[in-house]
Amino acid sequence: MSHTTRPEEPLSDLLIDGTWLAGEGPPLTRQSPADGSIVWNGHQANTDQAHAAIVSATHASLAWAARPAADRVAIVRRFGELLTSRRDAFADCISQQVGKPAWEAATEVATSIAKVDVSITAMLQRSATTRQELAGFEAVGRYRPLGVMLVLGPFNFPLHLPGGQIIPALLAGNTVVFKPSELAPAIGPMLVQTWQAAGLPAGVINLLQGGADVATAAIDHPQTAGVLFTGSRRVGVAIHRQLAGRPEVLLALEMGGNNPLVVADARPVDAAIDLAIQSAFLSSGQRCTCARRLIVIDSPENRKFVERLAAAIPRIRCGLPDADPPPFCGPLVSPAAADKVLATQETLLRKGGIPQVRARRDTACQSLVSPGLIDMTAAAADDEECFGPLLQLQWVDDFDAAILAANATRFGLAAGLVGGSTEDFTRFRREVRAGVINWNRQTTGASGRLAFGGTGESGNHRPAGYFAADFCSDPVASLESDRLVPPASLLPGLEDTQP
Ligand SMILES: NC(=O)C1=CN([C@@H]2O[C@H](COP(=O)(O)OP(=O)(O)OC[C@H]3O[C@@H](n4cnc5c(N)ncnc54)[C@H](O)[C@@H]3O)[C@@H](O)[C@H]2O)C=CC1
Ligand SMILES: O=C(O)CCC(=O)N[C@@H](CCC(=O)O)C(=O)O
Repeated sequence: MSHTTRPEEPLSDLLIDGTWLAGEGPPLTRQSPADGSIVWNGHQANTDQAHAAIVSATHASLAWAARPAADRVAIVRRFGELLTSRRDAFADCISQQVGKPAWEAATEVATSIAKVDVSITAMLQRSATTRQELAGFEAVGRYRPLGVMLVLGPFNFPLHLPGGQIIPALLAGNTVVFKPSELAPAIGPMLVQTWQAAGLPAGVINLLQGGADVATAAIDHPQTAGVLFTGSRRVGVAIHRQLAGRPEVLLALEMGGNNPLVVADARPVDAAIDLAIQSAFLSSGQRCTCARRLIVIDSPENRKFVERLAAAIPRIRCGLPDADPPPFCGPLVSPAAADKVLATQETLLRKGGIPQVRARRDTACQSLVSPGLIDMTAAAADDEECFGPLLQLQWVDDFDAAILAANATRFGLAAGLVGGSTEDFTRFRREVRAGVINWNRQTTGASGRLAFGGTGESGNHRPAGYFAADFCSDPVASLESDRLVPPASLLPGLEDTQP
């Protein structure tokens, strides 16, 4: 049975104050990473339109914030129902825009639907009003929205990751301006149209299209109260610089990683191979949580594991998103992204890396690159995120060396330990610097029921996931009494102030 209900066609590129408009900036065209066909043809917003979106969200702010929380929850729940009824259309769109295999695009939609309940629970738990009786007063802690939240989405989870910020922002009573990645523009109209259909009033959600210029124009607007960014370290730093001197603007940066997967003991070997593949090559390596460095403690068993992993990697099925049988790895987001991965591989080899399995470009699809494994033990690796299916192997002598190697990064998003004792894992989670630290579990596929964010250069201490509720509202502390009571005694020096 198909779950598809196609939403009506969007009227145009942008949604500002409830009206669909054509973008008045440069053209924005998107080609399918699978076959180069045009999968979006429109225009970016210009600066005036970027500002108009913020102004529209500002005007809608007071009324939306004043609505009872139950109203906002009801609209969010309705959004979840509509997303469910449109799940196939959303999955098709994700797959078409970014090249995700059909099965994986469907899992992204399922996670996005699950985000609704998780976000409601998180808001109720993390932003609940608190009351304490003090002498003659009540101490009340309440939360209030910030105002206009600008959500800048990445390409790799074009629905789920912006959704993980938009839903908590709206629940808390903020209004939103959403700019999807320019590599996945078609998600934007589908998503905001679904919000409209769920009953969101005009101006509460607005849509911009475009890249850096549109984002910087919207960030610049004085009414922008928060910028919720998911993307690369380079761009996150640029936004941080742009906001220098505006500490009142909330900035949540969810950025990249150079994530270690440490193998202490790869037994059972089949499980360890599957865990390593799912850590490094899920989404063709295009997850911020993907393991980039496989740090293996030298032992005869672990040598067998690496041999078998190297034999398994070329057998990973790679192919076009809707191929039958389905591929594990689909195309990268663009031929340029594939170029970057292959160029990184060349750099690693020049630096002394020894290929165990070479990543190779598909002869028919320019964006499709098969996974690679390079032994960097005797080479000097750069501490850079390679956003694709390339895993760097490093042999170490013992657990101490493994922890040192794991921490040899300025990033700190995800880390994993395979095997080892409870004491080993206790030490690992205490000493390894990362925000997501797993044991005998792949580094990818973080739980939405936990905080999701990185330390070091992966973030700015504003984790998303379950904790996204925290950056969507400000606490307000009130000492309250419904009666004005004369003082029981006067402080020294005030004796003559009473009539
Ligand atoms: N920590 C996390 O939760 C996650 C991090 N990522 C990271 O995202 C990256 C991949 O996503 P991409 O879309 O390639 O990231 P990106 O940094 O290229 O773009 C992200 C967004 O920023 C916008 N942007 C580009 N230049 C800008 C500027 N100067 N000012 C403001 N906004 C600008 C883009 O248009 C896009 O909407 C990887 O580094 C990955 O690790 C991806 C998913 C999750
Ligand atoms: O917010 C959540 O629900 C949890 C975060 C999450 O879904 N993370 C995914 C994708 C993030 C990425 O790597 O791009 C994951 O851990 O695989």
